[in-house]
Amino acid sequence: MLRKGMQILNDPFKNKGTAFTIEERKKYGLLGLLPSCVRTIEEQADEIYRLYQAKNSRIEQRHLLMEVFNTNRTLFFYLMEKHITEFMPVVYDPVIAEAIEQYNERYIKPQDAAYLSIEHPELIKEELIDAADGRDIRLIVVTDAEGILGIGDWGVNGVDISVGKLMVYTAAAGIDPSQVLPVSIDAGTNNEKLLKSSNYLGNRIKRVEGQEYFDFIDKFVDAVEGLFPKSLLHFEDFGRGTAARILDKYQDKILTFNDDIQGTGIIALAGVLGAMNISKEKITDQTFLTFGAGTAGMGIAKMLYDELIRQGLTPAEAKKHFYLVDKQGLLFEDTPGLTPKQKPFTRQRSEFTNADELTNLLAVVKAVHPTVMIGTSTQPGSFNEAVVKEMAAHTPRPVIFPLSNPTKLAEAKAADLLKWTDGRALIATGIPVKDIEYNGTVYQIGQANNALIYPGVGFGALAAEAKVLNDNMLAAAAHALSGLVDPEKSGAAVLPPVSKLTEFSKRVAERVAESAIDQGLAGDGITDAKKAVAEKIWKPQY
Ligand SMILES: NC(=O)c1ccc[n+]([C@@H]2O[C@H](COP(=O)([O-])OP(=O)(O)OC[C@H]3O[C@@H](n4cnc5c(N)ncnc54)[C@H](O)[C@@H]3O)[C@@H](O)[C@H]2O)c1
Ligand SMILES: O=C(O)C[C@H](O)C(=O)O
Ligand SMILES: [Mn+2]
Repeated sequence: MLRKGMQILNDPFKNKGTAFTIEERKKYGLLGLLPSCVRTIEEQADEIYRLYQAKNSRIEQRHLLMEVFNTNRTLFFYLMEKHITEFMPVVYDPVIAEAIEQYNERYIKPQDAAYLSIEHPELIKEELIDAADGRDIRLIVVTDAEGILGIGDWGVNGVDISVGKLMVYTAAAGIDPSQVLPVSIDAGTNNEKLLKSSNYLGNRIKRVEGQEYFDFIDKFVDAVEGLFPKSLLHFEDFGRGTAARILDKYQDKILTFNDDIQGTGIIALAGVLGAMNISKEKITDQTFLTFGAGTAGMGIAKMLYDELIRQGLTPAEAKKHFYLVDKQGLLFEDTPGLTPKQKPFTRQRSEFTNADELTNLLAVVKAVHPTVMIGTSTQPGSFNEAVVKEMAAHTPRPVIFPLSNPTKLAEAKAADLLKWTDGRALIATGIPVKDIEYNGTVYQIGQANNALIYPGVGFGALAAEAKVLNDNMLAAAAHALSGLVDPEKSGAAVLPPVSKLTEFSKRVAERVAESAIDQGLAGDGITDAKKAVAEKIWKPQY
């Protein structure tokens, strides 16, 4: 057993470090355990920020911030609130991708996550109980790491994405960090590098698939529902063959959310609505091309499709606005290897005189003249000059969203898109991009990353104690971001900036909670969305 004082210093949810007052030091058995100087949180934050600035790489900066996170959550989130725009890319995407790739080589602490092994379904409940350690868990982010961002299968290393997504939940929306639980499902890995690595920390087996895998997921969901019945279960970075199937099974039964399908869908729709505000065009007049019709691509197509229906189109009319391009080229009814989500959005060969030639992006762009082109393909540079110029030749304000993460996988760079379109492109990227000056105008580039929306969505659902998270609530979230950017300003972004993340996450949360209340899906006695949200916001103060 740790001494009483050490116990509190080692508990990141309670620790204040040098900020413990003399009174507290007496009370908690901390006398003599700390240097005599008592600091304010402000002073502690200034010291850490100085150290942060002295680091000479972003990954080193991340390690420093993770050390603070591991020892003192309040201080970490105090810092994060102060430096949100600067810290987001360091604690989250893109630097998180590097951290995941190096996790086994740099492992020091388990970061209060729950590690579940596919080889021990009988232990799931105990493992969750041990990891939660008596805390009142309200939010779980679970990953099996089959499809981490666009960098593939990272086995147990992927736990960092669960931790990172939860950090953003607290920083953006104010979820109490002691009420969250990151979960890693270790179902093996097909990453040969990890399987061969002497310091890999997960199960050194090929990924378990099929019935055994889905049975494990069912057991996990049951355990979560039994242990933490008031929680939201957020799925992150599952594979193309499992993510949608799990969501379909549970979305009407429990409070659950798939970020890559739904979060990405909402932020892409919000970005397209933002672009329409600037171009003064109608969303119902657009032709959408989704390049990379996987988990995220199909989530986006579905959200855009639902919006066209809400705006008055019939299902048959709405479907005509979509073209999906994947590895096979344009997806037709008879294309081999279609996923269940792709099938309803496929085209017929008879619509084209050259259907057999539509096997690459440029040929498809030439044939269909998209006005909105969204990339979730993991193919860097695929929105090249020829493709973009061809698209821009047929529409005054081409809407182009290269969304693949991290930076090295983006379909295009924002600066190139502006150059190739003479500044006409309306752009959003997956990773953050600094302002770009082109021909005398300063362009702000919106970040269409689900991080800009899922914190508000999840927090709103939790604040309302919603029973499920349904399409109406997701649509409310997408529309909540409109009106935050001045569309008349030249170079305006299609989405609000990360510097306003806290503000607009609150707004998103209120709209989502309101939608739950209006639909009769909120908890007993919850009738005022604003009040419900305000009451639950956690602040980083001692
Ligand atoms: N910005 C965001 O918020 C956000 C959210 C989710 C995913 N993403 C990014 O989107 C990318 C895809 O993620 P996912 O979860 O959908 O993965 P996924 O594996 O489910 O989908 C990727 C799709 O791209 C297709 N693809 C691969 N090579 C291709 C090629 N040469 N041409 C056309 N299509 C090709 C695959 O067949 C697959 O259908 C990742 O880079 C991820 O980081 C971004
Ligand atoms: O994690 C991100 O940056 C966004 C998204 O969930 C992704 O998988 O790329
Ligand atoms: Mn993801």
